[in-house]
Amino acid sequence: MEFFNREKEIKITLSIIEDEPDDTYFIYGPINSGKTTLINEIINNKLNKDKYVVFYINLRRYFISKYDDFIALLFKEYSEDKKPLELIKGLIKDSPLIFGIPIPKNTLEILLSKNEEVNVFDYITNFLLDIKKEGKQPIIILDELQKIGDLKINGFLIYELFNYFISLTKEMHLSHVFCLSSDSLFIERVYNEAVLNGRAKYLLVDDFDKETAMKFMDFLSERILNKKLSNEEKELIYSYVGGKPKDIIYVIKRLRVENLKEILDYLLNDAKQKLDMLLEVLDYSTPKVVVGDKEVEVKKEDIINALRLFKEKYMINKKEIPTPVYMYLVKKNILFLNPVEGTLRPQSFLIWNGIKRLI
Ligand SMILES: Nc1ncnc2c1ncn2[C@@H]1O[C@H](COP(=O)(O)OP(=O)(O)OP(=O)(O)O)[C@@H](O)[C@H]1O
Repeated sequence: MEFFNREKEIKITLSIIEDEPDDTYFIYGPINSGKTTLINEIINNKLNKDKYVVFYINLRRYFISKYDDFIALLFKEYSEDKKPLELIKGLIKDSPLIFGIPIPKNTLEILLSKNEEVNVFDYITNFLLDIKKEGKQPIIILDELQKIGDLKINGFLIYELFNYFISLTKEMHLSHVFCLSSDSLFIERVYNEAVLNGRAKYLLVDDFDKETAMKFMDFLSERILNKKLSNEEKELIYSYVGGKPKDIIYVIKRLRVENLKEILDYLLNDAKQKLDMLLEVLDYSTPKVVVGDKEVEVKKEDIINALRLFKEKYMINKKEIPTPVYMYLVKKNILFLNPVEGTLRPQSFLIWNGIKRLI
């Protein structure tokens, strides 16, 4: 899919990258808003490849149950008889993007066998210093960082990692660090994390606003359908799916074979069914969520009352819903929590429409 817009987000991200590394950045937003797509566009088409080396580490596809699993994902072993820096020089000729930090075969095993994670991080730091000496700026991007949110090694691994990020950015100004996540409860935890106070910044990649969403529909319909949609059609699409790029793409692609009302009704029905199912299960079980160090039961009636608040409004202050209740709804991907603004809203217009019709 051809990339569309995001001019403001690109400008902000590039200005951060052009400055000396200072803060760790968390890129967050509702599900399927386009965070990964935006970062890929910046890496592939906006960065000066002679100036930067980007290490992209995507935790999405992996099962991570222990420290070693995570460390193994940070690195990529190679068997050539070369120094990591030499290897990198060959790899970044066409693109600044490297998947995983290169490490000679068996070296990782040795670093890990000593069981001191500081060695692993020392290796990375020295390697980044070498890259910097070559006149290039390293950038580390971690996608789906929440996957290690609950991993423990003498306390939570994530805090070890945050301390390392602070040393790379704020202290040594050695590498940019961007962490992407759709898990807004994780972002809330990070946001309240004392060690990151004043050392982390947050960039929201949101669904498109109405004006941009309508332009995106034009952009897609011209390319996919070879025609323009009428204003009424675009208004109708927006009223069902809002500005979520993924849903807009789905609708326009389906228009090749189906009529608009059928597509929108199908999507809305699907959202309603999922919500209905979630509520039905609550007749037979009472979910529990962990708030602080307490496990708290969440009652169906409180969940319904919380959802009712969205019948008239799209966005509310998070204080309007008790913490365990919103935590449950965020976990279930019904609500999106913006910890920076302190607001809650449905994860998508489709879910919002489902709530309005079902509750
Ligand atoms: N600016 C854009 N131009 C074109 N397509 C886009 C754009 N932004 C997002 N998309 C499309 O929307 C879909 C979802 O985007 P993406 O996977 O980047 O979202 P995400 O926010 O990273 O998702 P997740 O919530 O899973 O982390 C993708 O299929 C992508 O092609």
